[in-house]
Amino acid sequence: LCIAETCPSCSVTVLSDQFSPNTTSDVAAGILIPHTYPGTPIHVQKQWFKETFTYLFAISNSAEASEAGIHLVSGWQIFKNTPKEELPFWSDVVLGFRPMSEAELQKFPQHRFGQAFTTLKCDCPPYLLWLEKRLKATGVQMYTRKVADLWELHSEYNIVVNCTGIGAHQLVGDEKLFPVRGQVLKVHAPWVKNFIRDGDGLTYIYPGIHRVTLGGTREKESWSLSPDPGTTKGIFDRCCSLEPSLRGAQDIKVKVGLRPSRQCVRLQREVLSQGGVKLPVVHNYGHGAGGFSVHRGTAKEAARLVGECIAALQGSSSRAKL
Ligand SMILES: Cc1cc2nc3c(=O)[nH]c(=O)nc-3n(C[C@H](O)[C@H](O)[C@H](O)COP(=O)(O)OP(=O)(O)OC[C@H]3O[C@@H](n4cnc5c(N)ncnc54)[C@H](O)[C@@H]3O)c2cc1C
Ligand SMILES: O=C([O-])CC(=O)C(=O)O
Repeated sequence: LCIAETCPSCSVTVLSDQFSPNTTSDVAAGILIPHTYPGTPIHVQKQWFKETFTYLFAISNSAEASEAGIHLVSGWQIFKNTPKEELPFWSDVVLGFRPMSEAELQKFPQHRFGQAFTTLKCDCPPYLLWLEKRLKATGVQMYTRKVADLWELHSEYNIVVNCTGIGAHQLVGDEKLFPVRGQVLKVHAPWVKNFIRDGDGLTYIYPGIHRVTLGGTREKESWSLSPDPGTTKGIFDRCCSLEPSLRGAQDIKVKVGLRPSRQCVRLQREVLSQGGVKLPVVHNYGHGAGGFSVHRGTAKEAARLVGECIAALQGSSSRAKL
């Protein structure tokens, strides 16, 4: 979408073996709280987050908000021990960030410190459908197709953008990319209005427009997409200990996704070449546990790299004519 918006003369085609609701992005809780990528400078991560927050904040403040599944949500991140870094790098991007008061902390007798703030939440399946609708409205073609090798696209397209998430492990053989399995529950509990996240990242409660997401797990190198019943019970019990009213939650659905994890997002140009024929590629994958939080910022950078590829192609075709 970002490419179509920034380069209206490009003809864009989306190829994917799965579309919503069958992607990792459909499983995500969709909360805008960044996860740190150890291999990327903090100022870059902050810019990606800020661009994403600003973009979604405008949607949340428009008539499209409910269809796009984007809304503001207030709540607490709580810690059993005071964290080393009391002010995370994103504290001045979210709204109204402040330490929790002693009175607020009484809600969480096991926790000694907390941060209160308002952030954005995407209800992921509606948001993905809304993005698809906007893609189609800008004339983008969408086809179901599994790509076995990026090179197979060289005769059909001038530039390839690789946004395959965990699929890049097989597609481009990226050994630095690994799955971090996450299981979540999507429940009906419309009385829960505030988010609660344990700072250890294992237990969270995120109210969306229709369902509340309860999490979670982080299982490094596990490729299993099957829900585990013992884990479901564990997640439910942990969430109920933070928000006892969840004992009354109904219609519990279990989802599993594989976070496409890496030391840093691979946001990079590469030129593939065979027998003198070249295919420019822009990679944009490896967003790990924080793909929603930075998606617009990384998409903008990928679109800028596509612009560089176009300029290089135009340069080489005018040199060829000379
Ligand atoms: C349980 C859980 C909770 C999460 N919660 C949050 C959260 O609250 N906030 C947040 O910011 N992030 C969250 N995340 C992280 C977020 O879900 C990911 O970072 C993000 O979804 C990655 O998006 P993606 O588009 O790169 O990958 P995907 O959504 O997996 O999309 C990749 C697409 O590429 C296609 N594809 C792959 N290989 C091929 C191929 N060879 N040929 C054709 N098509 C291919 C796939 O079919 C798919 O459509 C969570 C993740 C999980 C698992
Ligand atoms: O950590 C969170 O709060 C939610 C999330 O991004 C994940 O489970 O990957």
